[in-house]
Amino acid sequence: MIAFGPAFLDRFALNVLSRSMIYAMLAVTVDLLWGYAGVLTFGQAAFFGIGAYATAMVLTHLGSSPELMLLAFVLAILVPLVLGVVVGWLSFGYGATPLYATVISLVLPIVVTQVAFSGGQWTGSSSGLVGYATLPLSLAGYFRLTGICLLAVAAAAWIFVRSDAGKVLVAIRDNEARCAYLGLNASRIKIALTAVLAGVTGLAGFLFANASGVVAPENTGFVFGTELVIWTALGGRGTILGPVLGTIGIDYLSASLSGQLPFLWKLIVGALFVAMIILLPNGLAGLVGKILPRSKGSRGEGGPLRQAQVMQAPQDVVDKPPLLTIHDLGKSYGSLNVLQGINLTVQPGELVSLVGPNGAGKTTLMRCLSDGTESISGSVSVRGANIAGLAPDAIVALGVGRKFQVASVFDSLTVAECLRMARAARYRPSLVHSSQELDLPSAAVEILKLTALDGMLDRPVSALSHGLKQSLELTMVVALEPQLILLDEPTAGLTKTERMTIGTILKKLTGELGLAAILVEHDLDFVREISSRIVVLHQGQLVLDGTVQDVVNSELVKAIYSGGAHD
Ligand SMILES: Nc1ncnc2c1ncn2[C@@H]1O[C@H](COP(=O)(O)OP(=O)(O)OP(=O)(O)O)[C@@H](O)[C@H]1O
Repeated sequence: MIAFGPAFLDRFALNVLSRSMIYAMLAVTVDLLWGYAGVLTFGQAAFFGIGAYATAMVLTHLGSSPELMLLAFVLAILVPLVLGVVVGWLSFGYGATPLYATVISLVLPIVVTQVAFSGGQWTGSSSGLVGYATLPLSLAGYFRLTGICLLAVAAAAWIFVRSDAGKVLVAIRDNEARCAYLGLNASRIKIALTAVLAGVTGLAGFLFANASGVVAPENTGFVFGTELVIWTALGGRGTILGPVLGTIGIDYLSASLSGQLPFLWKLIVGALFVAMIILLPNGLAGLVGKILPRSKGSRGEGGPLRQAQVMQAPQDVVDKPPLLTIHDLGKSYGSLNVLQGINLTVQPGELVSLVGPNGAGKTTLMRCLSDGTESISGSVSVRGANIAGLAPDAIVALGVGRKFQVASVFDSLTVAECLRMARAARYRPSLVHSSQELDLPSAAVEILKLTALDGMLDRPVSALSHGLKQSLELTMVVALEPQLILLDEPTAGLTKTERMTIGTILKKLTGELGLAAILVEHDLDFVREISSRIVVLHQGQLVLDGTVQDVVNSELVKAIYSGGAHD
């Protein structure tokens, strides 16, 4: 089509399709951010406009020699890319909430449009810039150039989303908290993605400024940013083909109808939008997917399971600081003191159960041990390093793995892909290749075998039972090769057999492999069976720290559990 289109398409079609293909490049970037990484953005129009204005301003005010054309090309990519870093940092940097990104992406096109309006002769104000010399190409030449660029962008995006790094985006979309507790810095990844895609958008701006010969404030605006989101949604987000089909189809249809039916076209396009949303909720790509048979191996395959490393028991314990030291820890929410004066040390090989009635502060304590940004009094040290101020991913790097109460996995991925995610912080995922092998430490492989998950590596996680999801999350935590594992009610909702399996795994990890574990658990029979030590928390205070026998025979514990012990 790109090669032979100019032979049978008229001038109108060549013109409109060249523009549509440039817009389709933008829609692909919207889709990578929204469909894959879960970041809804209206801001791509702003980066596009900046790329187009940078080109038009160089060609208008400086000239159009080959060197200046090259300068325009470089600036069209570089300026949006640098702004992308700033926007990414504001959207996803420290302390940003999920709302920040969308609000900033709404404000950005409005600000850029106002700058274009108020730029006087530099930006051409409301008339924009026109009449500058462009690349010496015919209409057919521009059609081919934009087609090749769209193909290149779509192919690069397609390779990227199938690669290991592309799966990281899906993991972030599914469960950003789990990513952090697998040692991945989701903020940094999203900032990098925003910046690179801003650069790609700037490239589209360069093409547009040359192909159209005019750049105006509407090209940077919020309305255009919204149209890109709609085209992406109608095409089918979370696919690469969808946004390309949606954008080219709808933009071309709109251009044709606006000429032939000047008063009715908007109504017709609006009705089509509604019909497609009702009839094709997965967009045009969903329709294509239904018609074409799904190719085998389109999902990541489990591949051969390999035992990459053998987890070694930590040695030379004697001269080293304890694995975990909690000193006079306190935590309050407003006037509510949830934890007070907690002192605890944990050595390698210990399986410490943390018990106490509902609301005693057990989950809060686990959070304080795994997230150094929680405001606390006192201190928490892992292997002698104070964790104050460290985000969860940095604490994972110190050797702490955390399993949540409700299984925290990635529902859009397969079992194997989830496990690869647990290795992603250790081995940088490829931007191009999709691994077919699974390198796991021997302890993780053993859990897979014990739970029969080793036979389900290609299965989508969404199809797993509750118990298997719990086991998968535990395997992911063990795959981090931690020295200390924090487990919040790992047996909640499991059958007796599943509980026994988890108990066997925990005993092996601590007793044979020398890891330490802190386990929050309500099932006291389970606790009694597997613990090397039990710690009792009551009303935010540590009231007992002893052996299983000490706790079983304690009158205080009986009183606490019968509701009789109060301050
Ligand atoms: N973000 C928060 N803001 C205010 N109060 C909170 C917050 N998180 C926990 N709390 C309070 O802190 C206390 C301890 O809660 P926490 O969840 O740590 O208890 P728990 O021992 O884990 O209970 P359970 O066994 O029911 O899970 C409760 O009174 C709870 O309401």
